[in-house]
Amino acid sequence: MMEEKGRENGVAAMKACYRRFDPAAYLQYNYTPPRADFTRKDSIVPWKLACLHRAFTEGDMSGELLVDIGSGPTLYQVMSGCEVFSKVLLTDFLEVNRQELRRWLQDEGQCSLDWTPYLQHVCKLEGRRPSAWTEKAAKLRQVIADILPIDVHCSQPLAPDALPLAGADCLVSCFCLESVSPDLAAFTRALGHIGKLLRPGGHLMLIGALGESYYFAGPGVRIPVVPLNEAQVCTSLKESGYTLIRLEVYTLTQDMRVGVDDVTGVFFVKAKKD
Ligand SMILES: C[S@@+](CC[C@H](N)C(=O)[O-])C[C@H]1O[C@@H](n2cnc3c(N)ncnc32)[C@H](O)[C@@H]1O
Ligand SMILES: O=S(=O)(c1ccc2c(c1)CN[C@@H](CF)C2)N1CCSCC1
Repeated sequence: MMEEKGRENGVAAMKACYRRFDPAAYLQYNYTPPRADFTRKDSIVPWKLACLHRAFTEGDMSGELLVDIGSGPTLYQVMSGCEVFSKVLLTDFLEVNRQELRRWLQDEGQCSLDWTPYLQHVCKLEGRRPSAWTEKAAKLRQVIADILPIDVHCSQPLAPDALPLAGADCLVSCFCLESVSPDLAAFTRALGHIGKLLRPGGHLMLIGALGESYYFAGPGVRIPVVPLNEAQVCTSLKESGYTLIRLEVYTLTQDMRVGVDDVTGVFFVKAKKD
């Protein structure tokens, strides 16, 4: 009983931190130069987009439904997957993030970030001319079927009727689980919860922070993060019923340590649900 109470308090404290999450600031801190610098080969953006492109296009994917867990206000994570899956669901805990995504989806303007450079870069990875970014944006708007509320700390993170009975064919989740969990045990439980949304044999693409203990999601909005290392990620995946296919790691260069967090590296995982 006491242990359960402790778990609930830890999760509740994390949820309280997210009440002040500022989507525009978050995008500014993480998705503009120097972190998002397409002119530099060693920048983290080309690395991450290349990991996603390769993982989605290496020929082992099947099915129709891709679900992005904890989308936040970002879209880069589904720019390759939208060419492989006919239906994409975006999800987030906060309405402010779901609103940001809806604004882009409805092409109403007033988006907090211009995703064009990301769309152009993914087109380049696909061997298309960068000007095809408008077609990719249209494709993305065509396949995104909904933007849903989610809570990865619930044993059933989505509404009961959100997915087909068989589950999703593929999940992607970036910088979510470690950023919303009070400790490693909660991170591992959340990994298990989202695994129940995935059909057996389905793929999980997981991107996350290594060695990060906090990040800022707005001026003075400091959010604690579970500091992870590669071994812990691999153990949590195994404990949650996944088989690791590939783990890649990017070590942030000094100039990318810009004070908005204390992340030291980023991991990319491709795994399969047992
Ligand atoms: C660090 S942001 C990651 C955003 C985006 N995926 C990216 O790649 O930058 C973490 C996201 O998790 C969401 N979140 C917070 N608590 C959550 C929960 N209990 N379940 C699911 N998502 C949650 C936040 O609203 C936020 O959008
Ligand atoms: O890897 S990033 O530098 C990045 C992107 C997002 C985040 C972090 C790092 C670290 N703190 C996380 C807090 F949850 C959020 N990157 C930013 C540019 S586009 C590719 C991803």
